[in-house]
Amino acid sequence: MILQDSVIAITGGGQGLGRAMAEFLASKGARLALIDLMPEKLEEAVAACKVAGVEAKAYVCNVTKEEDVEKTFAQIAEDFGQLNGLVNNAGILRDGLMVKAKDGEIVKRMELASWQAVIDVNLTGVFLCGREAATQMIKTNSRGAIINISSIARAGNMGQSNYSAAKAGVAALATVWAKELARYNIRSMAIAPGFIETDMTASMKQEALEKLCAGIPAKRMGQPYEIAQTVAFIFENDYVSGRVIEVDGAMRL
Ligand SMILES: NC(=O)C1=CN([C@@H]2O[C@H](COP(=O)(O)OP(=O)(O)OC[C@H]3O[C@@H](n4cnc5c(N)ncnc54)[C@H](O)[C@@H]3O)[C@@H](O)[C@H]2O)C=CC1
Ligand SMILES: CC(C)c1ccc(C(=O)O)c(O)c1O
Repeated sequence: MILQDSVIAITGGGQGLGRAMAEFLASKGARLALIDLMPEKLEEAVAACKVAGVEAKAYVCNVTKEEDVEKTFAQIAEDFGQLNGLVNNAGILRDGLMVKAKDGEIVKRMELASWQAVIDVNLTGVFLCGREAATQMIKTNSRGAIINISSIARAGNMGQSNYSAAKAGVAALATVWAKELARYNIRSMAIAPGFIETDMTASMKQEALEKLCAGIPAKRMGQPYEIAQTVAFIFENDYVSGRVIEVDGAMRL
């Protein structure tokens, strides 16, 4: 697929990895539909994409709400007349051990609300956006790809029952959709990043960061543009589908 003039939707496009992807795809001439909960962040991201001379539009939408997602993708198709790709990137963390025993007392450390919040955004949100993107791609006869952002945590990370389950789920969905959607010329892939340098890691103490990087064979965190490059590679290579690309500096949990 040629990115120049293609229309790509990115959830969680207002900041972090989503914004880095948006700016990188804009530099390759793609037209962007950025989806997020935060209107101000969205406007900043849209303005940054427009600097590259491409069309970009903001869509305030909660990816967990079916009606909201349906309206958003219908609007994107109406605004752009086509849809060639989706990056299912919006995600949240609510970490905690499942249970902890201390002084003879067993405490449930991960409450159902934390489990459900992460499943709602990181798994159900990916399903809803994937379904609506596919619907509009088929309706507008647009070939392209759907990319789910997973994580190395999909292998099972301590303190992340909710997050690991969701990230394993979205990796599996990429394979399901690759098989179901190939007949419509739609591919599907997942990317599993390791630790990537973001505002969150920038606020960590130097000592904690050094300890973290010491455990990564590459001895550094990944950069947001390295995930963005992988996104562009997937869109541009028409024979990659149904697999997970790990971008983690060789780190294993
Ligand atoms: N930063 C890292 O080291 C890694 C990140 N990831 C994944 O990459 C993705 C992006 O991560 P970051 O950029 O670090 O996160 P971030 O927290 O900086 O950005 C996430 C964006 O998603 C949006 N969002 C959250 N809930 C939403 C909802 N219900 N509806 C619409 N938008 C919503 C937020 O407003 C925010 O703009 C996530 O899926 C995350 O799990 C995976 C592995 C490592
Ligand atoms: C456990 C993995 C590498 C990880 C680390 C940090 C974040 C984040 O800040 O959002 C993640 O989403 C992760 O998957």
